[in-house]
Amino acid sequence: MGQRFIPRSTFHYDRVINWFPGHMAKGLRVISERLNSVDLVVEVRDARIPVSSVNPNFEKVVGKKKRLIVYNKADLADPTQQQPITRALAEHNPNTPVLFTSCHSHKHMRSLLDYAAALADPIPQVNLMIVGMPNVGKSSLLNALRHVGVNKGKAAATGNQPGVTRAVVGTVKVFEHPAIYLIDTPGVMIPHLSDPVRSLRVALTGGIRDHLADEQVMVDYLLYELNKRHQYDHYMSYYNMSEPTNNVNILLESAAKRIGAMSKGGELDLNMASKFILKQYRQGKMGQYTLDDTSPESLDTFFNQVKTPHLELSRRQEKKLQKLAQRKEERRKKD
Ligand SMILES: Nc1nc2c(ncn2[C@@H]2O[C@H](COP(=O)(O)OP(=O)(O)OP(=O)(O)O)[C@@H](O)[C@H]2O)c(=O)[nH]1
Repeated sequence: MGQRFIPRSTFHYDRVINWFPGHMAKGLRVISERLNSVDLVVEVRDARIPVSSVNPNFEKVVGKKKRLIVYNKADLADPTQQQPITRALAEHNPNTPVLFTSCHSHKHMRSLLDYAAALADPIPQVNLMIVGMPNVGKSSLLNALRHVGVNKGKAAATGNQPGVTRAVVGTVKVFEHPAIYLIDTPGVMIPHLSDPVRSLRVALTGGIRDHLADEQVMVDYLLYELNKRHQYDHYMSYYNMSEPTNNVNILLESAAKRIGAMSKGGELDLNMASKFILKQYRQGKMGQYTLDDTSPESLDTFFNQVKTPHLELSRRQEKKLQKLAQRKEERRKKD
């Protein structure tokens, strides 16, 4: 390497990627209607984005119900970040236990079943409802619990794109003694994500359909995150690069050459290269990372905010507030 490489210190992105199709609004309504027959809500979040995968709307809808928070896809996240998250949640939601899981772990599925089974005394049957943002692994969790609990095959469709489950499906038995039943529900996105980088994190981890977010921008953001952690070795060796880069085009061109991604005209196909890199990242082949800031101050600020209605503002209300703040600032400058 020639000169010492300096990673970018910030990532600029001002586009907000919003995705809230009709089936999500309906899903939220049906979740609320069926809550009465549920003993425990299993709220699934993505361990790679422990903050960005929190949907404040669930707080409103299932907040009063007995709840277990499951940070799934823990096999793809940085394990050292589990402790600060658990600590912050113990402070802000002291009555809500937290589990970190991977659907591929028999042991993790057992722990979840054990937790639910313990609720069976004094009730004879335990009804669980899985809720969460799109693509966090709700249907995979249902299938894995059923496999471990009653040794039966897939009951719910899963997919590597969000929005596979589009309606609340029937009840599925996942354990015999005591009887534990589970209801899967469609992933529900936040109607308006006001922080552009947060929306990019949700998209990068697969929570927003890829065609709605620009794939090359997602790779650029991933590159920024990797460089920030000085994790260049994997991409440099995998894509035959002699030095790290802050330039996403250099990474994409190297990747396109490495995988032979060419368009019909013989040019490097950077879109195909982007898709390939995103797939590698999402499969954990580029390492385990937690993308949200998990410093105690940041977690504290976030979990305090979730309790206030501010995060649930509509886009119109938010614009109005922004205008008011702008006017106030202009007046302040004039004075
Ligand atoms: N590595 C890893 N991948 C997982 C895990 N759980 C789910 N996945 C993958 O994540 C993708 C999404 O899983 P789904 O179960 O369809 O997610 P969902 O939350 O039901 O998605 P929606 O239909 O959008 O609500 C699939 O490709 C799964 O194989 C996990 O614990 N670890």
